[in-house]
Amino acid sequence: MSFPFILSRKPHIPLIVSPHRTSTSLAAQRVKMPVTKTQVLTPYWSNGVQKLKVAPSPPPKPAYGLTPPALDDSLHVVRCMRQLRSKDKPIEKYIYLTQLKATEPALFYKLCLDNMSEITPLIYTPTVGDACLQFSHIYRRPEGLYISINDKGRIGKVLRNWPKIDEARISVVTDGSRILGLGDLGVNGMPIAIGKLSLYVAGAGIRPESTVPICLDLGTNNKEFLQDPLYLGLRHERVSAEVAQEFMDEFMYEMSQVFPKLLVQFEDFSTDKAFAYLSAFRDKYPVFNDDIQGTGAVVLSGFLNAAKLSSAASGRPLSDHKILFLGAGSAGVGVAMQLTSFFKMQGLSEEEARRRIYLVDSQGLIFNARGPLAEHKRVFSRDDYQGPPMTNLVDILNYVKPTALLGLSTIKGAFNQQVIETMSALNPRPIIFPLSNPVRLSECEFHEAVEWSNGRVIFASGSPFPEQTYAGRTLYPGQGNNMYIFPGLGLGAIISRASSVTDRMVEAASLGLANSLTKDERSADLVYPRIERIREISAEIARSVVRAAQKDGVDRSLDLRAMSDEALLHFIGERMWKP
Ligand SMILES: NC(=O)C1=CN([C@@H]2O[C@H](COP(=O)(O)OP(=O)(O)OC[C@H]3O[C@@H](n4cnc5c(N)ncnc54)[C@H](OP(=O)(O)O)[C@@H]3O)[C@@H](O)[C@H]2O)C=CC1
Ligand SMILES: CC(=O)C(=O)O
Ligand SMILES: [Mg+2]
Repeated sequence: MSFPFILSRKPHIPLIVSPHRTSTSLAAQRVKMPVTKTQVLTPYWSNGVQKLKVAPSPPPKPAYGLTPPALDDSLHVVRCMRQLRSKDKPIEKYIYLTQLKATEPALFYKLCLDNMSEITPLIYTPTVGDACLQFSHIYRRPEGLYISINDKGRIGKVLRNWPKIDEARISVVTDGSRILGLGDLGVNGMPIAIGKLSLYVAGAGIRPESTVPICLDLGTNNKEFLQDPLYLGLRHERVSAEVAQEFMDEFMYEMSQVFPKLLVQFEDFSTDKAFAYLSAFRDKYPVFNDDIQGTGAVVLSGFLNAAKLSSAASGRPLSDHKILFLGAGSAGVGVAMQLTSFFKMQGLSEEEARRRIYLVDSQGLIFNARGPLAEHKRVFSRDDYQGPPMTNLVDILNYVKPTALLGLSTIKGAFNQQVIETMSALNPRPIIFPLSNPVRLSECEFHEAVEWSNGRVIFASGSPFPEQTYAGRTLYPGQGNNMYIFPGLGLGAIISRASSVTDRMVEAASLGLANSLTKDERSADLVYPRIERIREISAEIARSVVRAAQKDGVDRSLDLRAMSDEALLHFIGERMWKP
């Protein structure tokens, strides 16, 4: 196990072997491990046996005279923040941070942890959207693995070129076919995998060297990119669904052979592939789809808190909520599936739960009599509406009378003044979550929702918005983004060495997040905790996920079963890498 599972009395103190010793230390003799030069040995447990592992050496300090005399580490963090803030454009800041991560990863992550709310939008949404669009132009140096359709038949060989195979624990894999709401970006999707993995490190303390960003190049249908001489991917259209599926079969099999301890996060595959690959692989390998399951979990969590606020104002029972989705793709349907568990928690059957949910796609309200539907939409198709196609959102709102309106449509401005005023007329505290990314595709902005609802909205968006003052009160937008879920879900799956990621683990992550609000956060009407607490939250989520893995019998770190909840939380906190 690469996480240094230390069970000694002083678990945080590793054994340091003298820099001058070239013989074998006492500790090392026990496991017949020759030790040379400066090495840190960390005890860990594997299959009930205590072993020692050599921790990766920290990068050597430059020799005396190669740095200025008054260079002080703590002040250098301040210096870097000043350099960052001196840049005007977010994309310039992104490039600066990318460079810093490549040369001084510990400093980069220290900056992230100390300035979470300022840096997250730069390394993740919205700026990562621009980084993807411009990737072939701003590319500087390798970071991550590229596997292309030309590698079919020898994917294992390419994977073995990864320099840190033994360390690998988590991979974010995309084929670039639906990057945020920006469409098919081909190999330019790589920054999304890199950005998500930076959040694994910053948010959950996964070691940087345990992360493996992967971009699969199966062609692109992006005409602009295909004509761009600087485009970094294969210059042909996407291969057929059948060829892509065969490629994925080989890819996932080889991943399991080369990286036996790896958890895979599927990211930003277009909707048809997202559902197909999740169902093809989830029972065979430890894998989850962030857009379907991670988004489902984060929205369930925010909705649990939002529904309580809304019901407190309306007096409506929780089971009486009705949710309307604009957008029925991987994210919309993923969230709808997860939200059925909200209603089941209130005592409704599966069928009754589904009936509280309405979906709208580009053709309007989804109902049976409309005609043939894609498979993923069928489960929420209405059989109680027989009229003509209903395409106007305000008409649909007046027909459904929802308590909550969720946007996963990529349609900027779809929640216009009339839509928000209609929601506000139907509900004393309307729940409005424009969840599309990046900011420029958000269904509405926070200041609009506040203004048009007269400050009554309960709001969460996919990308961040600034707080607003209304009638002398400060109102805070929630960020309903899977970034709150995947770091803790991944950490829990890795620590428990889960052989698969079960529905119970995903739901446990969601409930762990919903329950992590502090008293202060609740009294400010927040539906998600403040991002500055991400590590604490990820630890709690991870603990819930480990317990769920144990209940489902998919855990392989069997020694964690006997730990009390308190000890498990402490254990998880101790495992987190700290810059
Ligand atoms: N906040 C978060 O954590 C997350 C946010 N997202 C965001 O969700 C968005 C959608 O992602 P995903 O589901 O994978 O994408 P898809 O492209 O699969 O889904 C988009 C959906 O919106 C529908 N749509 C498009 N135009 C309209 C319109 N004019 N009116 C009504 N519906 C319309 C589409 O209809 P049709 O089916 O008819 O084509 C489709 O159902 C993206 O912006 C993504 O960034 C995704 C994951 C996480
Ligand atoms: C957040 C995310 O995963 C998306 O927008 O696709
Ligand atoms: Mg995504």
